[in-house]
Amino acid sequence: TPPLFEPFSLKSARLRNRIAVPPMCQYSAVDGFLTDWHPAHYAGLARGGAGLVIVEATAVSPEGRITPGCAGLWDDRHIAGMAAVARGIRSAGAVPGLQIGHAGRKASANRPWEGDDHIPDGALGAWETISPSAVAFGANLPRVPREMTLADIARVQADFVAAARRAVEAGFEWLELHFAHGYLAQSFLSVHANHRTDAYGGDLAGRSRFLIETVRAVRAVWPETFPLTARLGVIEYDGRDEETLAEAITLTKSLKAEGLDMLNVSIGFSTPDAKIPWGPAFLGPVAERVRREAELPVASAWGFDTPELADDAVKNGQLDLAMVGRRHLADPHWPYVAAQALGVDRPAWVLPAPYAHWLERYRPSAPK
Ligand SMILES: Cc1cc2c(cc1C)N(C[C@H](O)[C@H](O)[C@H](O)COP(=O)(O)O)c1[nH]c(=O)[nH]c(=O)c1N2
Ligand SMILES: NC(=O)C1=CN(Cc2ccccc2)CCC1
Repeated sequence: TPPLFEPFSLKSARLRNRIAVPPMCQYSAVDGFLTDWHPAHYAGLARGGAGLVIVEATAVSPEGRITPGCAGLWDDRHIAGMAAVARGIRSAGAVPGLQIGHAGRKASANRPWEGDDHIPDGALGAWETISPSAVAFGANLPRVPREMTLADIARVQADFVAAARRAVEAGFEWLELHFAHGYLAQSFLSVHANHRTDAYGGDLAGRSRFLIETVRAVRAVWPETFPLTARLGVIEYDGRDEETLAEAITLTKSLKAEGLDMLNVSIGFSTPDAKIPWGPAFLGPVAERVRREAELPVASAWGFDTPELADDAVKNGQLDLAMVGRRHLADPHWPYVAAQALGVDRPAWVLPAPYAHWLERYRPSAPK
C-alpha cells in the first residue's frame, strides 16, 4: 500500500488514509450561520475518500470573521448547522474536523472575488478590527486596527474556549486552532504585527503568550481523546526565515507541552513584502524540520497536489498528513484519482459503495 493510503491514528481519531482536506473558506455564511451550500460542499468532499475533512476557518466572534460571509461559532444557534456538516462528513467515513480562529487586522474584508480588500472604514458592513498593536497589514488591507487591551485579550481567549465547547456539541472529533496566515494569533507571534511592550509582546515568550494560553484554555474543554491541533505560520519568507523557524519550533515544543497533538505547518502571511517561493510541495523540507525537531506529528499543504508529491512527502518522512486543498475543489473525488495513480488495490473502494460497485464492475469503455 502506498504510504499516502496507510491509515493514521492520533489519540482516538482513526483516519482511513493520510489525505486531509484543509480548511478552505467558502464565504457563503450569513451572520456566521451556514447555508445549504455547506452541507453539500463538505459531504461531497468527504465522499471523495479523504481521511480527514477540516471545515473552514470559523470565527470565534463576529469581529473575528475575515469577511461577512465567514462561518461563526460564537452563538449557540450556530451549532445546528455545524452539526449537520459534521454528521455529513462522519457518515461518509471521514473524520470531521473544524478550524476556529480570529482574523485580527485582516478582518472586515470583502470576499476574494469581490475585491479581497478591507471594506472601507465607516462603510456599511464594515466593523472595527483589533490586533496586538495598532499596525496595519498594508497593501490590500490598509486599515489600522485598534490595539487590544488586556481585557480584549482575555475576552478573545474566552471566545476560543466557548467556540471549542460548541464544536464538541456539534459533533466534531478534531479541532484546529487557526494560528497562521497573518490572522490574530499569528499577529501576536509576528514582530511585523506585535509591537507590544507588555507581557504579550517583546521577546519570544511575550509574543508566544497568547498562543500558549489559548491552547492551554482550549485543551481544558476539548475532550482529551480528540486531537487538538494548530495551524501555525512557521516561516514568512521575509528575509528572516532562520530566526522565524527557530522561534516557531521553540513555540511548537511549548504548545506540545500544553497538550497539542499535531502541528499543521503553514506560512505566516504577516507582511505583504514576503517573497514566497511558490512551487510544488515547497513546504516539505520546512515541515520535515518541524516534525523532527519538535518531535510532533505534522501536516502541511501548498502544492502537495499530485498523487506522487503527496505520497512522497509521507514516504520520506516530511509529513504525517498531506493536505490537498484546491485540487479537491476541482475534484472532490481526488483520493480516488490518487488511488488509481498510485496503484492501490481496487481503487474504486476509496469511494462509498453506491459509487464504488459500479465504477469497479461495469466500465462501458472496457469489454465485459
Ligand atoms: C478558497 C480558499 C480558502 C482558504 C484557503 C485556500 C483557498 C484556496 N486556505 C489555505 C488552504 O487550506 C491551503 O493551505 C492552500 O489552498 C494550499 O493548499 P493547496 O495548494 O491548495 O493544496 C485556508 N487556510 C486555512 O487555514 N483556513 C481557511 O479557512 C482557508 N481558506
Ligand atoms: N482563512 C484563511 O486562512 C485563508 C487563507 N488563504 C490562503 C491563501 C493565501 C494565498 C494564496 C492562496 C491561499 C486564502 C483565503 C483564506
